[in-house]
Amino acid sequence: MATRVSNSGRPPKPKGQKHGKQEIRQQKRKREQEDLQSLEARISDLDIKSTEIKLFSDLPLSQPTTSGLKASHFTTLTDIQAGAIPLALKNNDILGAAKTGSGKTLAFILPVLEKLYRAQWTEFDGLGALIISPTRELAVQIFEVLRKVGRYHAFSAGLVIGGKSLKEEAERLTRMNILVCTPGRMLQHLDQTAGFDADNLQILVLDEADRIMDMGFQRDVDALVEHLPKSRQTLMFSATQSKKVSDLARLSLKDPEYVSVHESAASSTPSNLQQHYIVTPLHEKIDTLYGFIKANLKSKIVVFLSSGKQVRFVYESFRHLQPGIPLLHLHGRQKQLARLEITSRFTSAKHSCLFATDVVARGIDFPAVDWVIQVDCPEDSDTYIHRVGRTARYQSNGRAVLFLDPSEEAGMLQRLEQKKIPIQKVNVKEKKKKSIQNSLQNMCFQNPDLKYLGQKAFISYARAIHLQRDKEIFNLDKLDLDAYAAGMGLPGTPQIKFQKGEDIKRIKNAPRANMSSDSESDMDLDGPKEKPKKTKKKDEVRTKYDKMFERTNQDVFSSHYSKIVDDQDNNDDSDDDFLAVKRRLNDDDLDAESRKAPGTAIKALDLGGGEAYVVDSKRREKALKSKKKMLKFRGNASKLVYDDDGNAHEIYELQDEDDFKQEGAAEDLRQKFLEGETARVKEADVDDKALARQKKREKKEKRKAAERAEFMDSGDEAPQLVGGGDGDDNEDPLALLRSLPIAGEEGGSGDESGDEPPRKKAKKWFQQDSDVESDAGKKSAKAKKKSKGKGKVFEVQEEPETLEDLEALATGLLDG
Ligand SMILES: Nc1ncnc2c1ncn2[C@@H]1O[C@H](COP(=O)(O)OP(=O)(O)OP(=O)(O)O)[C@@H](O)[C@H]1O
Repeated sequence: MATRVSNSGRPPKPKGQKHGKQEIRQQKRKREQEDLQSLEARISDLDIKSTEIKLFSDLPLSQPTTSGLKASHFTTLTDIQAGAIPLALKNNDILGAAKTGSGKTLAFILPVLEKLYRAQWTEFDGLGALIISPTRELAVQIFEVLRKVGRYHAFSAGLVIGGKSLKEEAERLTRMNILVCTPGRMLQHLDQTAGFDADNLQILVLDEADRIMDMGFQRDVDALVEHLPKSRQTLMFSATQSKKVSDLARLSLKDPEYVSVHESAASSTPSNLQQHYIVTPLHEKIDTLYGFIKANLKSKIVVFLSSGKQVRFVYESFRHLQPGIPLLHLHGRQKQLARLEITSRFTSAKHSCLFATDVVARGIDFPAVDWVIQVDCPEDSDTYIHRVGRTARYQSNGRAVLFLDPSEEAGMLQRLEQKKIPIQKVNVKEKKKKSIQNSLQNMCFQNPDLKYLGQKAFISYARAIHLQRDKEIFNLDKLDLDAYAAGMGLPGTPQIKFQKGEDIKRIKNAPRANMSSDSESDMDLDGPKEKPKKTKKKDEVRTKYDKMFERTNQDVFSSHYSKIVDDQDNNDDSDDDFLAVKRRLNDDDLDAESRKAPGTAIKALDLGGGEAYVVDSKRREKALKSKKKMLKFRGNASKLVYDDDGNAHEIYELQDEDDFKQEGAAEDLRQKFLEGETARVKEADVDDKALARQKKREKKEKRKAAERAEFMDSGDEAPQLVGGGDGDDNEDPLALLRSLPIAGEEGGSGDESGDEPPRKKAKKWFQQDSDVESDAGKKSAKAKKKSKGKGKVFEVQEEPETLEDLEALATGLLDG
């Protein structure tokens, strides 16, 4: 029998084989239909009140989800998962509230996967699920859990958090079934991206719902919901959730089920969390923090401060002091990739100290954090709960310390008591107290950029306190700001100007999002925001110091100086800033000021070389700034000659040859000149020697004084300054900065390098009141130390390293 050969050269497939494949496909589809029907039947039979549901295997879940859970080593349900998942599988809207670290993420990810699976969602159906998070970091984290647990599903999933051009993101969006996003960026796409809509959306999730629904995001959420179909399922989760009717109406939740697993519990914080507070005056806070870090070098610590500027100042100054633990810092103003990089570095670090704003207060799941330190008091008890929730997650132990100024103690304790938060007072051991004020002062003196950063940090702190609503806790008048500025190493207290009247009322009543210190929103920074226009003041006079600092602008921190000056200038124009540094005019400023004719717009323009030209019109000012036109003002060129001492002389100063000959024979004149000079040198030599002796004496005295001071200050760690550092006038003030690694980079000051020399065991840094009374405390301290570190959660999954890795995974994300 002859075999038919096709054009491709391959023998044609026998008819029976073709039919066989079709049959297999049909059988597979039939099996899937049967599986689906049995899944639906199991869901409708599911008793949501059953207390028997303890394991994921007790739930009616699809095969791909069950395999994903198994591969991620999840077997037992947490309370919130047991409460919320059955209800969500039955298509209910949910309002879920559970303590930090209790597993809320899985409680909404499983319903999302199951919803789309049961709807047999394909790539052609478009966007089926939208998960909204208030921060980028949290969105990335949710995305990773989705990637892990959903690995055997065939959905596509994407991350929409900005950081890429809208166009680039838009190209991929239309192919996604599940999106994890921040509200601002998502809204931008829904408004602007052609061909992308959410008309088919099946399920909407809001993680950290209370924060998303907070004033700052209300408008974005309202607008976002406008784009979504009404017939959808909605799940809202948070650690501290209110049941605000307005929020529910806004999201059109239909008879939502409230699932709260800590209402009946004794406290709203995890029971495996030990909570302490220390009363430390504002000006000693930095010292106390430094002492704490030095005593806990083998720990993983998150330190919360009130603003990005505070974070930067403490991070930069501690980095110079090299405490001996890798330091990291995170705040909302950093570039997105840097933020993600730092988050992942801290996640994988064994011992590290992360200085952060509230950008990481919510939801972020850093594994095995030993300590959460709140150096600046949180704005309310909810923020306190979220911050301490970065430790003691799931079943691991953790400890938290809150620093309180004496003026904040009573008010804050009352707020914590209302939330049944068990917190115990501890005192710093006298022996362990350290002052780094001298070192900070020294650093600020050596390094003006650090000083300006400190001044900005000081202002942002004062501003944050002033804007706090809870006046029973926060009262600027009760804080010793002069001492605080000195404690930060600043040469004086930056002057703060208060605006009075209507403006202050308006700012006080401003929503919380606008209130965040330094108008630095730590949350979603992607939304379309108008940049404040920088208006150059008409009659601005630039001093030589201004110019000097502009020149140093290439350096990392010099911009802070310009910002201080800018802020001050903007302050005059804008109603928004009601606190500002009033920079005192120095002599040069006054000099320049005095050139201004009173009551006119005339100003002095310094064009270098010490010459000042009066500017009385714009045209003249422009002409003066043009080099070419300046030649007109400079007159004709003249020739200069230089003598042996390097002094310049006009050419006509040189003597005529005939005049010279009249003075006598050249040889006689030379001899006379030599004798005169020899006598002068001898005289000068005696003076020089005396001067050299005096200098030597002075140097010796200076050195001795420094040694004495060091001896007196032996408890303090001297700053390790580059390039000598004994105040040499010729020293480059920026040398210190230039020699250091750029923020967040490896190496250098021992920050990020993992290889630390072995150290002695850190001694307990604080004492509880009971410790003072008996020695038994010492033993209990040892026991506590032993228990620390048990039951930590370690990630075993290989993590994608960059955003690109994540994006690459995103397109075919959930393919099996
Ligand atoms: N069923 C489970 N079994 C084991 N570990 C779990 C389970 N569910 C969650 N976890 C782990 O618990 C940790 C905390 O989970 P998750 O981040 O979801 O908490 P959360 O309630 O969202 O916290 P927060 O309120 O701070 O956002 C994670 O490391 C997660 O992997």
